[in-house]
Amino acid sequence: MSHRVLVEAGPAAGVAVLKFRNPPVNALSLEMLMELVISLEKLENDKAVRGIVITAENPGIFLAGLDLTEMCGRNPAHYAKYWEAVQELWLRLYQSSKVLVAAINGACPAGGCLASLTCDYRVMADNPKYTIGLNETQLGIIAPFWFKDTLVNTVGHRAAEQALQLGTLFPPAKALQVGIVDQVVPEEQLQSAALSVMAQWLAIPDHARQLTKTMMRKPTVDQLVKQREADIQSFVGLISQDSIQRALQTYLQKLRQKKG
Ligand SMILES: CCC/C=C/C(=O)SCCNC(=O)CCNC(=O)[C@H](O)C(C)(C)COP(=O)([O-])OP(=O)([O-])OC[C@H]1O[C@@H](n2cnc3c(N)ncnc32)[C@H](O)[C@@H]1OP(=O)([O-])[O-]
Repeated sequence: MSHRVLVEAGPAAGVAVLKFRNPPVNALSLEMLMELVISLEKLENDKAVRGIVITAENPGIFLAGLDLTEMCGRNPAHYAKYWEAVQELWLRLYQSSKVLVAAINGACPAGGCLASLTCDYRVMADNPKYTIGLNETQLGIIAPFWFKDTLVNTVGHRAAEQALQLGTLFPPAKALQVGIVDQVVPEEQLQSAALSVMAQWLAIPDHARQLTKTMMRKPTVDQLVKQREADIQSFVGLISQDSIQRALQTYLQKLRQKKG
């Protein structure tokens, strides 16, 4: 039974809606990652489902990214297990045979942005409080190569390089201009816009669309598949460094103080 992920039948035939619900901020904890992988596996095996709209149950925060508490003050074995789960989620999402449409109804930093970038199409609510981007450098950490590749595949090399170096979090209009999202709509129209895009994508025969998706994405997927273990070791090495631990602690502290 999944607590952190809600899967509902969509209003249209063949469409499921997957909702994040991991309060307070929908951070990708290890449990959340595992529940997401299980939910996605079930959906992948369900022949009646052709498309999945991905969104947050409560507007405000789509996904706060990776759970910083999983990457702070733990041991290398924990970091390795956690990173393997992050890889697994990306592999499931990026290789999904279903049409994935992200309905971005809140903040979408780092790992949240990555999850949305695996979708075939992104619609974002036009709310200036919501931002999206791979902001890792702002935390003093580095987006791994497959995060980078996913962004490059979406916005091109130049825009990706600039966004990654600066760790930019784009508000909706800017995100649209850069191409990190495909459409920005008034907040109250987000779900209907996502469903309308889904209908367009589902008008294409599945087999032709799926083979095309695989053709476009396989080289990127293969890069990680052939070096998963090395990528885990590289993450564990990076995250275990004292300077990185200090940077993450300071960032978490800032988030906590902001509240008071
Ligand atoms: C190589 C590695 C690659 C890394 C990739 C990543 O994804 S790195 C991740 C990059 N992610 C980011 O940079 C996003 C960082 N987060 C934010 O910018 C904001 O929290 C927000 C805009 C998501 C929500 O704003 P808001 O004003 O609605 O909420 P609030 O700010 O008041 O937070 C409420 C509580 O949640 C806590 N908490 C928050 N995020 C995380 C987290 N990721 N994890 C754990 N905990 C988190 C926060 O500390 C606070 O805890 P407290 O005090 O109750 O014990």
